[in-house]
Amino acid sequence: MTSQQSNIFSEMTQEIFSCEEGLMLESGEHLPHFQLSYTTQGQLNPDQDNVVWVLHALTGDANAHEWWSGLIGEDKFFDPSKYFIVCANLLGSCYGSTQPLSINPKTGEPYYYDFPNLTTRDLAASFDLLRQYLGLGKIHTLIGGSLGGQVALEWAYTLQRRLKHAIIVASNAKASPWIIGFNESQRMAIESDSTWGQRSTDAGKRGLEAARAIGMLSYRHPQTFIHSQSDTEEKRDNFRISSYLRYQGKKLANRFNAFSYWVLSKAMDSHDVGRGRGGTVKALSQIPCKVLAVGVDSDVLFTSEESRFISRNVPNGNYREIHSIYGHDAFLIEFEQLNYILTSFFLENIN
Ligand SMILES: CC(=O)SCCNC(=O)CCNC(=O)[C@H](O)C(C)(C)COP(=O)(O)OP(=O)(O)OC[C@H]1O[C@@H](n2cnc3c(N)ncnc32)[C@H](O)[C@@H]1OP(=O)(O)O
Ligand SMILES: N[C@@H](CCO)C(=O)O
Repeated sequence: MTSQQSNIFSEMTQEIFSCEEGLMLESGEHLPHFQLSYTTQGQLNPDQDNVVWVLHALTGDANAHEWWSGLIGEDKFFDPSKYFIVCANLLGSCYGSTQPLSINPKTGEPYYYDFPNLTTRDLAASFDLLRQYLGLGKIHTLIGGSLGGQVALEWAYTLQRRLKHAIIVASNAKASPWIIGFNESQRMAIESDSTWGQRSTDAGKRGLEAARAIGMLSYRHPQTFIHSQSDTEEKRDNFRISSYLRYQGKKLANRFNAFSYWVLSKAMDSHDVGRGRGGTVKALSQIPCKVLAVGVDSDVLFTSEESRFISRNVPNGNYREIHSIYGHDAFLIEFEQLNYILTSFFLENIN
């Protein structure tokens, strides 16, 4: 392949999908109009059977080749010279898609607190409208971690035989009380901010910093911080972990907003692939594609048992495990293990 050809293949486009018809939400509310920002990389092949759709996590965006750089890109496992790679920013997120700071067409003002509650099923439905807009009749692989894995599983249920593989990383089929509890405590932190309730872009920003600090503890493991944030024995105050969490809080609050955080954490809580479908086990049994559930042995948020549960209850289930001190965020770090797991899964499932 010439360098010119490889440039064509690796060209990444940033696009906006504008959905005038809007979306009927699980709550019964109708979102009148919405947009999704998305990226594509690579080319759709003549058989249209090389689509890989990547779904991001809570604070992610549509640039999967950045935050999953170890898996996506030239000479990586999902190489745009082989695949047509799509990644869209979740509805409610602040990286180009319709979100609480977007203008409410009914009022001409930002939605703020009036933005509707979304479920993972709504998020999957919004992506399916983009799939249809792109004219993609089938998808080779869905891959997503954490919240992205929850939405991928919902979408695998509705895609049915349009989908060949679903790779669900550090995620679950139904939100546990433990996860909901962590999200509720983070929303309490946002609510404790005296600016929360104001109709302004930065409302709840300090509270979001505290929420992120709580979140970071759930995304890691005690060993993570023993390894990276231990102090000398003389220290009696101002510990490294304290400044790390405060730093991470400010880092997120400067790139995200409390409204999107609130909406997406509520979507995580809502997740149950079995709701209205006879329960979680029944719904999983009705997902026909090949499913690879990847757990992390040190994940205290989305436990490895929740990934095993998925693999045990879908008809074509496989389980693999990442061994890491990084806990839940290992899905964003342990690229060597992820590449090995993906390689062995696809070798065993060539057809
Ligand atoms: C828009 C998006 O794409 S986001 C998509 C979803 N991705 C994310 O949430 C972020 C993905 N990345 C991460 O979560 C992390 O960077 C990981 C998991 C990949 C790597 O974790 P770590 O190796 O611990 O790095 P982590 O980013 O947590 O911390 C390092 C940062 O903390 C700082 N830091 C480390 N220790 C301390 C401390 N004691 N006090 C203050 N700051 C500290 C470092 O200087 C570094 O700062 P920088 O980010 O400005 O370079
Ligand atoms: N740390 C990642 C994963 C959270 O589930 C994020 O902030 O999106």
